Amino acid sequence: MKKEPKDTRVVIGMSGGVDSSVAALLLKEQGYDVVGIFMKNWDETDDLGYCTSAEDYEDVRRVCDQIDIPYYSVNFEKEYWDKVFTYFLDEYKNGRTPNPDVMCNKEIKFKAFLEHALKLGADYLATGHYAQVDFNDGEYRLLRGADSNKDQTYFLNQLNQYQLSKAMFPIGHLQKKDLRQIAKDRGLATATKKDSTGICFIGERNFKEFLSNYLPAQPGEIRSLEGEIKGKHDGLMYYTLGQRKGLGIGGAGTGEPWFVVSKDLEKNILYVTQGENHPSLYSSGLIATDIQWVSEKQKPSVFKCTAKFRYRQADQGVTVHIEKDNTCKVLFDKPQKAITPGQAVVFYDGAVCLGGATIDKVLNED
Ligand SMILES: Nc1ncnc2c1ncn2[C@@H]1O[C@H](COP(=O)(O)OP(=O)(O)OP(=O)(O)O)[C@@H](O)[C@H]1O
Repeated sequence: MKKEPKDTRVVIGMSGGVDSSVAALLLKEQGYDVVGIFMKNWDETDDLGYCTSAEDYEDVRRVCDQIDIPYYSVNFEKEYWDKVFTYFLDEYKNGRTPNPDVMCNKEIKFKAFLEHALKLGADYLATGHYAQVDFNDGEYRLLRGADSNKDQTYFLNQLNQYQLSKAMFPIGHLQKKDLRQIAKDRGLATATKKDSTGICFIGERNFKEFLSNYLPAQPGEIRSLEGEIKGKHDGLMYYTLGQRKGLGIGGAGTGEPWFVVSKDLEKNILYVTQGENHPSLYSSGLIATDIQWVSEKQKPSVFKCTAKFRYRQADQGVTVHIEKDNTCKVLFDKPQKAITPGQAVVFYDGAVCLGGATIDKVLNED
């Protein structure tokens, strides 16, 4: 039997941002037994004063006092280091571009943090993500947030049935501007706080400088696809496929800008090509590993759906071929630009997020 809200304990992950503040407020107004918890995932003493964790916790405290819910902080630095940061560095070491937010949701927020919440007697774990969950035909579904510009299902693509059965997304039905208005109307301390940007543990600081503290940089040559030396790179890990800025190569040739097209890890060469629509920047498909489907029902071995290869990209038509070993081949309806190994490919059927996988290889087949 379904419990009344007042008998239902919901732990809400409070980041000190406006989204989780309003999520907590809405849960409280719906009559739930709400507990706010702030996670500390990064050791600030390592840092040069960039991390805003202390200020964020102060905002959590102020909002929880305003809406009258208990709150406290928990430390997951070790788990975060082991599961997210180690993966992050390993991927860069391998010349790939990781997605720590996807890993954080899978291993920290909806694993370590969820377990912690359940130990505290929680029935559900809520977050301020722009996503929705429903129960349909015997299974939980992950649905896009109503605000298409803010939808965060891309980052939640690895959640399974169990995790979704415990998840609540109280702001998933809202538009961001309406959420801000609610926060202002209620005078929440975080109502006008700026949205956080970038990777959380890097924040506003210089990415190159940050990474160089952890991985030795190995400078090398930049070459055109024809093999001509075009310049020097500072270390392959600093460059992402499709990148234009920061190459330090002038126009020359056709006068058009240069773009990163591939990396040769063994020879430590960064390959570039000229012109933003150069065919070598495009691919016809990809191979992805570590597939996690939201539904546990058997999928056909070949099917059509849409996919995103990066956050906020418009949906693209694809055909998925499920292969052995949790791998799939994804063929694009139209060639796609700058597909990046290490990033997530996330699959959709209309508003429903079907799941996702990690891009492993880029294909160029006719
Ligand atoms: N340090 C944290 N402690 C607890 N929960 C967190 C923390 N960071 C993020 N979360 C949870 O994950 C959700 C999504 O995190 P994200 O970093 O994408 O924040 P956001 O979309 O900017 O939201 P917010 O405005 O709440 O910061 C947050 O709304 C919050 O519920």
